[in-house]
Amino acid sequence: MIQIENLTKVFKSGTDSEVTALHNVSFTIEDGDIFGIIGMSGAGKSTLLRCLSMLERPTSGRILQDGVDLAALRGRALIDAHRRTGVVFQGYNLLMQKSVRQNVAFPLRLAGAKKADADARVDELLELVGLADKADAYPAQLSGGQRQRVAIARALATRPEVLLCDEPTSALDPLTTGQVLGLLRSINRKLGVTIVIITHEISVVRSICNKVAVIDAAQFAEGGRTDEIFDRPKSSITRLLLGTEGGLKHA
Ligand SMILES: Nc1ncnc2c1ncn2[C@@H]1O[C@H](COP(=O)(O)OP(=O)(O)OP(=O)(O)O)[C@@H](O)[C@H]1O
Repeated sequence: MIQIENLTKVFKSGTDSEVTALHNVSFTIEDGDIFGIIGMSGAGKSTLLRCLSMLERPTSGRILQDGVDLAALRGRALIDAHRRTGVVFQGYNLLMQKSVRQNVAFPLRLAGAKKADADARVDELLELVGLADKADAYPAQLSGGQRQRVAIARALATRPEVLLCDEPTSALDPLTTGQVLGLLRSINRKLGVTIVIITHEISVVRSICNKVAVIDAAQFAEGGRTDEIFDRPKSSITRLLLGTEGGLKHA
């Protein structure tokens, strides 16, 4: 379980200018959820994901993973926490000079895995994401959807309990989007991995997220079960986002 408690993140740029990217945000992600975090551009979604992945430190407030405050971790405990949380970045962040196999093996080699063990794990992961035949290809030779699958395989390499995905389908066509979302759903079901998806697309949340948190201008607007929130939206921002469904994606 991940408890986000009064999370605030302020970025200081220069001496007297600051941006509050998140203000007093609180909600809980349960084990096994496919949890959507939705909001307009600039709402603070990526900042939230960066705090969840320990790439940013909260200015105040806490993120508790199974009761442990992530900001308080040091040394071995911090490394373990990173291992337990996989991240799929927007734009995939693949190493372009390395093959698919080397990309997926990268976190395993960093963790000190032996080559034979890493190879076996990579084979298993490429099988899982349907890219067994692309092990020796380079990212430039792959489609967007295939690159996204490599990024997902790499994020799963260390057997994380939580997979954080930043806009996993925003660069993909509708058919490929459906395939990537299907893969995420099967990872959640087969491996029991909790999945957190950052998106600005209502259709993504509707199609796979059982729960949702709506973020508006750095604040938590509303959250809960996706069907309930979308059937009876309380906040004007949720109504606005629902109004964009199916039409304005490329506007
Ligand atoms: N490193 C930073 N330094 C200063 N300001 C930042 C930094 N990162 C984010 N911000 C600001 O914080 C606010 C929230 O940004 P964030 O990227 O979290 O939004 P977002 O909801 O993910 O937007 P998008 O959907 O466009 O990616 C914005 O005003 C942004 O300019």
